Amino acid sequence: MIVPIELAHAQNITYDITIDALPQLTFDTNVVVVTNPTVAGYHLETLLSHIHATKLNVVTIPDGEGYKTLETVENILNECFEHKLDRKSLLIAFGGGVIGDMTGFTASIYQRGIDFIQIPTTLLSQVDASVGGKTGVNNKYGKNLIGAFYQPKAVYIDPAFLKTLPPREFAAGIAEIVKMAVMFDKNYFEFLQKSDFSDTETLKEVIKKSVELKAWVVNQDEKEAGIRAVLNYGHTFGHVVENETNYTTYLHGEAVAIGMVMANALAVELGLFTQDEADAVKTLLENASLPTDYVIKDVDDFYEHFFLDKKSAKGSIKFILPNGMGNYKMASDIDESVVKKVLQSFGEKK
Ligand SMILES: NC(=O)c1ccc[n+]([C@@H]2O[C@H](COP(=O)([O-])OP(=O)(O)OC[C@H]3O[C@@H](n4cnc5c(N)ncnc54)[C@H](O)[C@@H]3O)[C@@H](O)[C@H]2O)c1
Ligand SMILES: O=C(O)C(=O)C[C@@H](O)[C@H](O)[C@H](O)COP(=O)(O)O
Ligand SMILES: [Zn+2]
Repeated sequence: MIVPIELAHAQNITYDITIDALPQLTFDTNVVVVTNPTVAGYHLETLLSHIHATKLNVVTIPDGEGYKTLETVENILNECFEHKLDRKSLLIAFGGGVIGDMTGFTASIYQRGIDFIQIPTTLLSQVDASVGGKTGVNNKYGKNLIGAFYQPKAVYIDPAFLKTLPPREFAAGIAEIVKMAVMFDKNYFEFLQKSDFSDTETLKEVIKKSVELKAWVVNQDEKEAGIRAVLNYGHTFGHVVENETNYTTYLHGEAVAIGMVMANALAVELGLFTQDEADAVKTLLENASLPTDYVIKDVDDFYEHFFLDKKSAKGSIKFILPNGMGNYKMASDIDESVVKKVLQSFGEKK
């Protein structure tokens, strides 16, 4: 199955997203595969048996969100020079979202830009990170604060890679799936409530639906001038949770799950979401073994962090909130006292 993505409002970019068994891929150029030891250990042999290239090299970088840094990107760039890549060469991101974001960013700056393709191996990267061209790294100020919009030439999603994924990582992917349902599609949310994700056909259907929703959004707004910001539901709060805990306590998807619960509490406070709807989202997340609790130690500090969010502009924070199940509202005018009251409800209980 191929989901074509046409970024008509961008630079007339079109690429195919294939959701199927990985095909044989032939490249009339030099190729570097970027991966990490975990993914390589399970799947590199399979990948390499599917690729024919003029020259094929593998660059392995350390595993983990903590390595999603400019330093690692520089190491990948150095390897590209060592392997004498030129402007016609190709990078292949083979791994989860961390590998995809860094490989895409490296491709965007190597000799001012070379091609790359995404072969995502986590649920989260198959349903979200591999599509849409957000690339980049974290720094001490926050998540993904350095990067570029840079589209891959193709995305190959093979659900078979997920067989070796640890359950906690699988659950993290479900958080981004729930995100899309709550924002855009009530029926999809109800479908997810009834779904058994361990069923192969259900999983394929969920991957397809999520990718279609993401492509539909990115098609309209590649560079997040409008609707694309809705994909950030749960992230305004979640990124602060990730940053406060040094990217070591929570996986990205877990922090997004916590962030959605916080955003929902704000939406309930503003009368946009009923308590029942907020409870239904929380139950779905908890049934998927995702965390939904977090103790905010310093509400003022947590709030200050919002100003580093890329959606904040001219001193105002943009919150992405549910507005009834399957609908969203972007709000830049929420009173500080209202937000802090909600944050306080996640504060340490006296
Ligand atoms: N660009 C985007 O649009 C976008 C969207 C969502 C998330 N992200 C980013 O993606 C990152 C999170 O991605 P992630 O959840 O894939 O995390 P990840 O890339 O850290 O991968 C999770 C873990 O699973 C391992 N792994 C990967 N594939 C495996 C497999 N098939 N079998 C066994 N283990 C495997 C990895 O080595 C890693 O330890 C975050 O940095 C987040 O900011 C980007
Ligand atoms: O593709 C998007 O747009 C998203 O927001 C997808 C998110 O799941 C992803 O985590 C993204 O990296 C967050 O965007 P950011 O701009 O806040 O870094
Ligand atoms: Zn995300």
